[in-house]
Amino acid sequence: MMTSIGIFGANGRMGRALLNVAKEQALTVTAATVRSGSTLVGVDAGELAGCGTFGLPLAETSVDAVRNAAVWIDFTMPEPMLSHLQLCVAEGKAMIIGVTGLTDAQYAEIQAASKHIPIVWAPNMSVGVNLMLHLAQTAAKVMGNTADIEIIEAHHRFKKDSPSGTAMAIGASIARSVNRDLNEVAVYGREGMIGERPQHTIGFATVRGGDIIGDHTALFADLGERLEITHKASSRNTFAQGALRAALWLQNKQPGLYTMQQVLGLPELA
Ligand SMILES: NC(=O)C1=CN([C@@H]2O[C@H](COP(=O)(O)OP(=O)(O)OC[C@H]3O[C@@H](n4cnc5c(N)ncnc54)[C@H](OP(=O)(O)O)[C@@H]3O)[C@@H](O)[C@H]2O)C=CC1
Ligand SMILES: O=C(O)C1=N[C@H](C(=O)O)C[C@H](O)C1
Repeated sequence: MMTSIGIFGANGRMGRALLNVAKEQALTVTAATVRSGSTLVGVDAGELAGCGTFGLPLAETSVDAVRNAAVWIDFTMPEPMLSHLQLCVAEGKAMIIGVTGLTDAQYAEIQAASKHIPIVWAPNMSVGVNLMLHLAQTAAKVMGNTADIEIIEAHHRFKKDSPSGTAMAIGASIARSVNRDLNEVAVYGREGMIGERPQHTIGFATVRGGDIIGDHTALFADLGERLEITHKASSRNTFAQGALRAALWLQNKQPGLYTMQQVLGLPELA
């Protein structure tokens, strides 16, 4: 049976991309919500997303709205996402969460909720980035003891969190594969007379500008050579396709916290 999909934050950049891709793929979106008091309540979801009429009026997020879909997708912000999570737990609904910029405590709330409902959380739902996590681990195992490791990310001017969730995931994957604790070795930006680069650090650099959708590079710089592994998203639809694929994959799963590696059938990361 076709999964019924709900979209929280339908008016966001990702919310609208999800509606467009769901329409292209003829998936069944049975609910789409906007924040309480929004003037968009009652507007047709397809009209909002610029992809024709869906026959689905946007609703305020509420327990009644949540009952109208089996799997909910959330690309909002950390605080609203956590209140959506509580609604999904209360109603026994599965959830795909793409929100980044979470604190450890907020991530722990997702972990706790996954004891009751099936959840996929991933900071990046594209195939390429999830493959890149493996490539970066391989490069780190081969070059990581002598090369300097830097992670560079670029996003649009509207992005609120930094470094991106993807950059943090790349850093964490690399750190695990070279047995370093990211909390101890991460360096976030540099300024002034800071001296030579300590060898085992992992540096993060953030660029923000215009409408850049999402670029990530893992740089392994040694003396005499350097390796760069780069992913560039050219459309938000790539993230939306991943999230919708995850929603179909998650239907009928047992409660638990699942990864995009599992959704995509890739080996689990080290
Ligand atoms: N995992 C992945 O593959 C990807 C993750 N992301 C992440 O997804 C998140 C959203 O990104 P993006 O779509 O660009 O962001 P937008 O700002 O475009 O959308 C955010 C959505 O959240 C809603 N929202 C914000 N605050 C509240 C609130 N307090 N209560 C209710 N609703 C609220 C907004 O509603 P309103 O329109 O009314 O303001 C909007 O619909 C970010 O964390 C981003 O990093 C993004 C792309 C890919
Ligand atoms: O905010 C965005 O736009 C994106 N956020 C995600 C992140 O923080 O890694 C993923 C993607 O790069 C787009």
